[in-house]
Amino acid sequence: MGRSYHTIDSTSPPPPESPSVEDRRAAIAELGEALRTLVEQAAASESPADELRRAAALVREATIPVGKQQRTRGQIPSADDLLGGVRMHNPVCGDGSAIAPPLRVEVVEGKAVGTCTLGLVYEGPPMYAHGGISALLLDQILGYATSVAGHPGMTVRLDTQYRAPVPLRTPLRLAAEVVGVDGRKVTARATITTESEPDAVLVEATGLFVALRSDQSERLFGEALHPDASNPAAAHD
Ligand SMILES: CCCCCCCCCCCCCC(=O)SCCNC(=O)CCNC(=O)[C@H](O)C(C)(C)COP(=O)(O)OP(=O)(O)OC[C@H]1O[C@@H](n2cnc3c(N)ncnc32)[C@H](O)[C@@H]1OP(=O)(O)O
Repeated sequence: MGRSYHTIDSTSPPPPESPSVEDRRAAIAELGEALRTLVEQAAASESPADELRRAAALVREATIPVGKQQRTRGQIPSADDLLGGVRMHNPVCGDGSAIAPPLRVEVVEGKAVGTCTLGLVYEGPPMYAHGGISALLLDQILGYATSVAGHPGMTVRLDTQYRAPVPLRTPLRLAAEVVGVDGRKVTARATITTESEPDAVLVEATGLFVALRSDQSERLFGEALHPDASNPAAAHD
């Protein structure tokens, strides 16, 4: 299997990892691929009820080995590398995510450029993507563009214009770039088109991102960033 983890810049090779981390990532990606096939085929399934019940029993059985060791909300996945940009379960790009298309992102001349194909599982209006899914993809690629421009932050505002419906099972292209920096506030713009008609914008968005002050970062993420610190909340899911 090729390496296609969610990296900050797919043109630069990721740092070497221990064989066990690499093996777990490969296994997580394999499970993610199987789950994505399952949810897409379930969304498209016209199988009779007895077949669907048989599938439900098999899925319940499959949950047992996956559930044996679970992390809590305050624990970063052991297979992730936050600084290296590896987020195996990111719901947009993560190879391990059942709900990620997944979106593949690379940096081209300072712009974040993403590609994906949305299956029937993302259907809103018949044959087209749910509007919230378009916003999800746009938020991710906007965040990516701000990060690669050296201004990572959190989304505080996302303005989305839906110009035409986004077709399912059709290769899509997303592009995003930073258009303004004002202290801790960063503005970026992004579009979704089909790959075959890159000039016909289907959805566009402007995102406002705010770089966190250290106290904000500590308040929001301290529990996950300092796992050894004494913090009773860390025991909670
Ligand atoms: C390293 C590897 C990376 C790999 C790639 C990663 C890609 C990842 C991509 C992931 C992508 C997914 C990304 C996600 O999903 S991020 C998840 C979704 N976003 C959130 O959950 C954020 C929720 N918001 C907050 O927690 C607070 O607002 C924060 C803490 C961010 C700021 O705190 P606070 O709100 O108290 O603000 P401030 O006092 O610091 O002030 C800051 C400035 O900002 C201005 N302001 C604030 N809000 C707004 C607003 N709505 N419209 C206009 N302006 C606004 C404000 O007036 C001030 O301006 P000024 O008075 O200074 O002029």
